[in-house]
Amino acid sequence: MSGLRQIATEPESLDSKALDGKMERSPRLRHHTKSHSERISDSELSTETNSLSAESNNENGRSPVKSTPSGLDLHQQVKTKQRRRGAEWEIIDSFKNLQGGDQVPSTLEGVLLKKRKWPLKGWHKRYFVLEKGSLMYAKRSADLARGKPHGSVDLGLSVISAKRRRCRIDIDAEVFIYHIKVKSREEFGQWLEALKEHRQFRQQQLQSREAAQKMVASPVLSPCNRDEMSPTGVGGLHVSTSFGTAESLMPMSREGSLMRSLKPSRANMLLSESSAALEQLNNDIVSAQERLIHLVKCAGAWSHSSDSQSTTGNISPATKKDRKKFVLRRKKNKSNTSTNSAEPPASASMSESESANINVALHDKHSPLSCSIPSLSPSMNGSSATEMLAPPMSDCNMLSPTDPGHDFLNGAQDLIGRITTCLRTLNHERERLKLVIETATETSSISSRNGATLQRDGGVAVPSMVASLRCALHMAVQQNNELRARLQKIRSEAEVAIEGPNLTMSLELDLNASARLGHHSLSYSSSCVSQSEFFDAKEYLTDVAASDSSSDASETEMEGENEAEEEGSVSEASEMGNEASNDPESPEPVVKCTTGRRTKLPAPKPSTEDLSLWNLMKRNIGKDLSKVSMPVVLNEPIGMLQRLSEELEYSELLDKASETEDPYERMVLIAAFAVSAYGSSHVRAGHKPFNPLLGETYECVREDKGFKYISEQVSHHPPISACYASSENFEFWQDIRIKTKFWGKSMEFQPLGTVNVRLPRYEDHYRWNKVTTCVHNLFGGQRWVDQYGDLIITNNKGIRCKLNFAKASYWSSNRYEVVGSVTDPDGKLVHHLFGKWCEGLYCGVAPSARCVWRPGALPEDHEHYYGFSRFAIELNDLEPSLVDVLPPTDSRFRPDQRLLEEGNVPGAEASKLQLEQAQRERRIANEQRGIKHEPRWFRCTASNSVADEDGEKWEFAHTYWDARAQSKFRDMNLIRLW
Ligand SMILES: CC(C)CCC[C@@H](C)[C@H]1CC[C@H]2[C@@H]3CC=C4C[C@@H](O)CC[C@]4(C)[C@H]3CC[C@]12C
Repeated sequence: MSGLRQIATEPESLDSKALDGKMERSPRLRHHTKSHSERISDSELSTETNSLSAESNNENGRSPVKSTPSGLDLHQQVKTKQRRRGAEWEIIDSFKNLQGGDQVPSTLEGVLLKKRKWPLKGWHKRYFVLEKGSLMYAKRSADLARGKPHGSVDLGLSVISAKRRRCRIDIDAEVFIYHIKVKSREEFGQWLEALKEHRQFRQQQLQSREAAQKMVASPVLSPCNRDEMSPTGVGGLHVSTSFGTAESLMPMSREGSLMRSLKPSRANMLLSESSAALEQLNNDIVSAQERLIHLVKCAGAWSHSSDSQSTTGNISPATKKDRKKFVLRRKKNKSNTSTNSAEPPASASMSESESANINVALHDKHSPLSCSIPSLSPSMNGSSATEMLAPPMSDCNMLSPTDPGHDFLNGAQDLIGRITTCLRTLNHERERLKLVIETATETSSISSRNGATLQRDGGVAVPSMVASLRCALHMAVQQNNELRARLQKIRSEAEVAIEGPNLTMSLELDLNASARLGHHSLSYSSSCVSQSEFFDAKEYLTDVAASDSSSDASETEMEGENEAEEEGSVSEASEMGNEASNDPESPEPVVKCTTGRRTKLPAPKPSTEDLSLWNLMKRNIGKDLSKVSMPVVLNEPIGMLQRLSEELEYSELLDKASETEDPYERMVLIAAFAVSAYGSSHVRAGHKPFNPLLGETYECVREDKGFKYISEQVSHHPPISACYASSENFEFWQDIRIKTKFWGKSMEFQPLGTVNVRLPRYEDHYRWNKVTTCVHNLFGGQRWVDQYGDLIITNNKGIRCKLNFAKASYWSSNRYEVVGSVTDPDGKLVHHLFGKWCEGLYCGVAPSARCVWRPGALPEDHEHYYGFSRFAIELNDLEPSLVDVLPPTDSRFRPDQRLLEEGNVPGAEASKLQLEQAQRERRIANEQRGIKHEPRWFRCTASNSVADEDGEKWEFAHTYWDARAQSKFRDMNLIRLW
């Protein structure tokens, strides 16, 4: 590790602790991580020229080439400089031994410089107060005194890094990353020390709370309390089972959080109750076991004495028969413990070894006992246990208190009691676990079942919630009716034509406000129909009323969809019909496949639970992540070239634009298309695409959508992907290079390059930039994606569209929001646009806002399949007809991706390393021979200045499809990548 002073770890007790713990138990992954970190340590450092996907490209670090062509010397120098720069950042350690942090550290306050949030340019003075583990700031100290901070950070959950030389401190607090500068060296030291102290204090606080929470098996805590205990909802206190629903991970947002967090929390509550009960059960079983051993001894004695009795003929034949029965039964049931079937099974001599056996079975957590709880037969009850273990009653009746059998009988009865209790507990737990499973599934299940879900769920913890939801909906229905009536009146009086959904904005907002709690979570997972939908509320609410508040969300969704079609919005589900059927009648959603391609990936995503990403990443703050090889489990089974083709998922918008007369309308559709590129990232924060190898290509021919797409990895350092797509109606091309910044808890991806769309029919040429993507909560359970910045679309007619992607914030509900405007060449506003990049884009203002685009529904089990949409599922499908048509460089032939797709992680890992190594060797060989790699299908034009990162343009050479048509790939001596 060159130079970076390693004094840091992630808040140990929080996010990463569990992962680390698991690492210890997973030698395979430990091995992987080790080899990865070794590779990391070889890698180059750079703070500036980061690129997308942290893949291994440590060629330079390993290159045996000593004398490089002179052109590379400068490059080398720059690298060295960058290396030094990267090395200056120190990460503030979290204290492994959190002792002595319980004393409240003294408060520190003063003026510091804070970098502006967005764009990250310029510094301003702010007044900071560091108190009880949190850092607050405001413009003036008076604001803080009045309890009105502008921002505040929980230091216990943040990653702090510092650069002494520049008196800089960065605090990555999940949603926000604060960049702070201290005026003088002395003050810097003071602040840094204080920050460390406060962080330790806060972490200690969180840790003891966590411990307390574990101890007090949670029934005491209401689900809501639990969530509130963690102000940021992360760091091990908040456990959410829903994948990718970023809202549930947006801790401070109160909007709908109650409803969303309820189920997972309830599941947690049930689970911890269950584990307490199981603990008790274990104790019971242990004592029952002791009892059993005792009993066995008694039985031995008893059997001896009864044998002697029988020899004296004092026992009836019936009793003998019964006793035999008992012995046989025991033999049958405890055959594994009985050594000699001729012997009475329960002899005193078995106790040592057998009790050891029983012990093992009871204490081994993998024993069938602990595993079989859910499958425990409900029919198995106390009486069957009685039958198995107790002597027949006829025997008991005959025993006198002095009989050795008396002891046995007492013991047996006691044992029966104990076992019955255990069974009861087990049955109870089984029910509870069933509930947990239901709760968990319901959280992510499609909304068509939601009415029922709520009802069932309401049985234990949610009735008041359901009642209040019903109440809210009822009120909304009433309000709607009133407003509708008023609107009707106004309409008939004024005869004003009102376009689009005939509701006022205020109603929409009312509706949203009142129904937000329930409605959002009701319909979320199946269709992204959500609070920002502007579908006709009449139908929706009438439906709700008609079904007596137990709304059928699938109908809601259909309403929404029809409406969208009427309104001219484009969505995959509505237009392609490629998703689960919304027919509430059909029990199983029907998967319609209009493309003939596969509808499912071969295997679900592997678990990343054992992976300590933090261990891997902590040494890389400030490094160029393109040089860091990441374990393959962090990948989704497609490459960046394929991921980029997903930007054409909603190409219908371009088709529509090419048929639209009005140039401003066209711009609106182009804007929707630009926003739609981000639609899928919402549920895809967990994995990154594979970094394409230099020379790798990917084509995507979609006859159904009428376009063909081709892309190539044209540069490796920095990684640049170029792509081109064409259809009857449009041309689309872009070259993209992604700068990556790693802040400690989050990673920022800043794509450079321009997206181009040409509509030949109108001679329109549109260009736009990309906004920044940020993956938050990298090391916590669930990562979530934010996208922010301005996306500006211009065209050759002087029409402009500016779209602002809002940065998520704790305090406002603007997360994922996009707001924009279309202006004419004079800068006059023509259209207003608004919506959410993960939910849809609307044009206009209320009451006539219309939906221009919304994402299609995701497959039902998308959480287990990398969050892939149907479009994404199809990308890596190697149809037999394509095998002989595609060039060998096509991503579909890439073995590591294929292996990952099939769920073979070790195979994928090995293959990935091999491919990367081969690439390294190719590069070294090329360097030695002075050969520069020339992309095959794209050419570089207009590179005026290397400093101007956007100076390079990659243009499609228009030779690919001809070569393909003439089956020329085989003779072309294309680069062998695998
Ligand atoms: C550590 C790990 C798992 C991080 C995962 C990062 C993933 C989610 C990041 C890495 C690069 C990102 C991509 C970078 C560029 C673009 C192009 C843009 O037009 C749409 C979004 C898109 C496609 C981003 C989606 C999210 C993305 C794929």
